Parts: sequence; C-alpha cells; structure tokens
Amino acid sequence: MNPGDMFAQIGSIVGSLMFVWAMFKQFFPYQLINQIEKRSQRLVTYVYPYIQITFHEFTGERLMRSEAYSAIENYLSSKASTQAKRLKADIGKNNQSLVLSMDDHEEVADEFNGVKLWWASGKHISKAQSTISFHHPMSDERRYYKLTFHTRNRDAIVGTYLNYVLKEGKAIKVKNRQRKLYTNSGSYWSHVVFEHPATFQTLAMNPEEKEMIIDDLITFSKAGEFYARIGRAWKRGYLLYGPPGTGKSTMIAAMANFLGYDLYDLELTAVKDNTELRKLLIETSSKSIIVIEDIDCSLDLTGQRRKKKEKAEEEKNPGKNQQGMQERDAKSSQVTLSGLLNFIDGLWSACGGERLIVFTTNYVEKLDPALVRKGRMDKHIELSYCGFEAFKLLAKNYLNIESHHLFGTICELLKETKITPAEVAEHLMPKNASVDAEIYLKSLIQALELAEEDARRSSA
Ligand SMILES: Nc1ncnc2c1ncn2[C@@H]1O[C@H](COP(=O)(O)OP(=O)(O)OP(=O)(O)O)[C@@H](O)[C@H]1O
Ligand SMILES: [Mg+2]
Repeated sequence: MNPGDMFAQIGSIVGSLMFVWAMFKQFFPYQLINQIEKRSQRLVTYVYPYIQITFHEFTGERLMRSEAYSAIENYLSSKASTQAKRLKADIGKNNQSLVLSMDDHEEVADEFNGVKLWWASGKHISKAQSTISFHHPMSDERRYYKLTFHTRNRDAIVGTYLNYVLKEGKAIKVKNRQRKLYTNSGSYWSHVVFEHPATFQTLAMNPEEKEMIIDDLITFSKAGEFYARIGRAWKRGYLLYGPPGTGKSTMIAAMANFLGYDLYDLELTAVKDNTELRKLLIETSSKSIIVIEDIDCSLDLTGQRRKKKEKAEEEKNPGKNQQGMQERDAKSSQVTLSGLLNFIDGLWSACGGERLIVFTTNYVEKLDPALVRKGRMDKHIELSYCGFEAFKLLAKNYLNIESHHLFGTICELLKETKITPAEVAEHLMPKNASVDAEIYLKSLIQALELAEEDARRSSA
C-alpha cells in the first residue's frame, strides 16, 4: 500500500471515530465523558512528552495588549529574521528602521544552555462578528505565541529561560523606541522627538578621556544589580565644565545616543519652588538623562552661605538688612542646589531605574565645593580648548582627511593658542561645493595666528 492510500484510510478511520465519539457524548452521562477525556489526555502526555505554553496577545480585558507577548515579539525578531521563511515587516517605533517579526503560523527554534525549544506563532479567528470588527476587520484575530519544550526541561525553562526572554525583549524594545527630549515650562514637561546626530565618534576631545567616559557609562548602565545590592539609587552625576563652545551640550547628546536614554532638559529658572521641582523629578522616567545647563546661572549657588552671613549681620544690626533680604527672596527662585541634590538622593532611591544627572557650567570655580564634591557628582569632566588630537578628528569628520602637510603648522599653533572646537569646526565647515581642504586649513591657520597675536599683545 502506498503512503497516500494509507493516510486516506487512517483519515477515514479517524473521521468515523470522531463521529462515533460525538454520538457517544450525546447518550452517555457527563461524568463518564469527563473521565474518558481525562484519561485520554494522560495517554497523550505519555506519548507526547512536550510541554506547551501559550502567550496571548491580548489578555484579560480584551484591549489590553500583553506585555509578555510584545517582549516575546521583540525577542524573537532577530531569530525570525534568520530562520523564518515568512516574515512581517513594520516600521519601528523610532520611525527609522524596519522591524521584522515572524508571520502567522511560522516556527523558529531557540537554544538555551544546551536545551532546544521551539516558538510558533499562530492566530485564532473568532467567528462572532462584533460591531468593532465591522470597522476594524482585523480586530477579531487573536494572535499568540506557543512555546514547546521537553518535559524534562521544565524547571530550566519555566524558571530561568522565560525570565531571560522577557528581560531581553524589554531591552530590545527600549533600544528601538523613539527617544524624546523633554523640556519643562513651569512644572510641566513637554516633549519633542530627540534626533540629535551627535555621537562619541564625532566628539572631538582627548581620545583617552573619551574612552574613560564611555567605559564609565557602560559600567553604570550594567550595574543595576550592584546598586540594588548595596541599597543605593541607580544614578550617577556628571559635572561637565569648560568654556563655551567646547562641546558640553554635544557630549550630553552623544551620551543619550550612546545609552539610548531620553533627555530631560530641566530649566530651573522656570521652577518656582522645591515642591514644583519634586513634581518634575518624580515624573522623569527610568533610563533618562536629566540635564541642568549652566547651573551657575540658574541657581543661587552661594545662597545658603550668603544667607548665613546676612543672618549674622542681622543679629549684629537688627532691622537694617531685613528689607533687602525679603526682596531678594521674593525675586529669586526658591530652588537651591543642595535641595535639588537631596531630592535626587531621596526620591530616586524610591523610584528605581537608571538615571544620569548632568550639570554643565562655564565657571567651575564659582561652584560651592561642598555641593560638587565627589559622591554628589560622581564624575567631573573638563571639556577644554581644542588640542591636536581633537583637531585631527574634526578634520577627518569635516574634510575627510587624515593627514595634510599643513597639520604640522596647526599642531604647533594649537599648543600656544586657546581656540574652542566650535571655532575650529566653524573654519572647517565646507562653504561651497569645492572641497579643497587646503583653503579651509589655511583659514584656520590665519585665525590661530591672529588669536596668538592677540594673546601676546594682551599679556604684554
Ligand atoms: N568637542 C567637540 N567636538 C565636536 N564638535 C564640537 C565640539 N565642541 C563644539 N563643537 C561644535 O560646536 C557647536 C557648539 O558646541 P556645544 O553647544 O556643545 O558647546 P557647549 O560647550 O555646550 O557651549 P556652551 O557652554 O555655550 O553651552 C556644536 O554644534 C558642535 O558642532
Ligand atoms: Mg551648551
């Protein structure tokens, strides 16, 4: 008998059995049917030693999309793109790249610590036509993922693997999300899409220092368990200082791009008091960088000290200074830097999730040493005038050259002149279609010579 005939016969036998079973069910008591079904289930488990777990797209409330389902979808997207034959493509949340996922009724295999398992995608189509489905013909399809694995691996899969899948899936989601730049007006955040092109590759600065910062960021972003173990908030403070145009803001954008974090640009002068500040800080999400630019301008950094001094004077000459103090209090924002730092310590310990806080200033010497001591701000980074290494990177980025006979002259001039990367970039910026590097380099040399002469004249 050929296989075709054999299957045809088996098919007809199964068909007749099912018919008999349906008849049987109508005439015999419910308890008996239940018993038979239970036993046959046990027999199937014996012959088919695999466990299946189903993850539905919508759980509980019909319209709540399951978090597990979307994490699995993200997790499987890379596997699907290499294994599945039928894929679905959609534009990602960042609006920039296509995200692939497996189409319905596809299967991909995965391996975890030597255990093999299979993921299959499927969908149920509900027959009931609801009013919703009239407008959204797709809404009656309920998708799901089914995980199949051998019974003997139950502990490894249920215990470790599933957690691993969820964690990975969520991490991929964070990486693919569209990032935002938040700014506050008063005590409300509003946001725009964050699409700053700055990266550490394009940031001109001392290469070793850059490497150190990148290492620091990587260590921080992976240290969740460490911070939890030592019982501290998962946060890190940076103070970026240096003259205008040395790349402080650019570095913040590069940090956000590198870590895939959102940016919160906190304008402290718009914040009325500490209560508003607390509200704003509580509303920041995890995986974000809170930026406070020019702290020396936005806060009365020496406020507490001055008040102490005035208080002492007030005690000496009662009545004399009172009016002045009240006026100043009313005028300036009531937010203090120490208040801010205390909030951050207290609040974020309770919120969880990683956050960076970055302060920038042009005048580091103006800051109260007690407030910027290590521990409060973990890392102080100086961004300074353009050195030769930084210049070479700018020349490569702007003019696409790695060496030139004028580099020697520029190297010498840079040693004696203070010029910011922003100014150098200005000279190297292509101004017309012809990209003759020499013209731009000569213009830079001219500017450097002028600056050098100025410096010599003013010191004389
Ligand atoms: N280190 C750098 N590497 C590459 N480009 C830079 C660098 N520094 C400055 N630039 C260029 O100069 C412009 C101004 O830099 P940026 O705004 O980062 O300076 P800043 O230090 O934040 O200045 P400010 O103190 O005035 O806020 C940037 O758009 C960038 O193109
Ligand atoms: Mg800036």
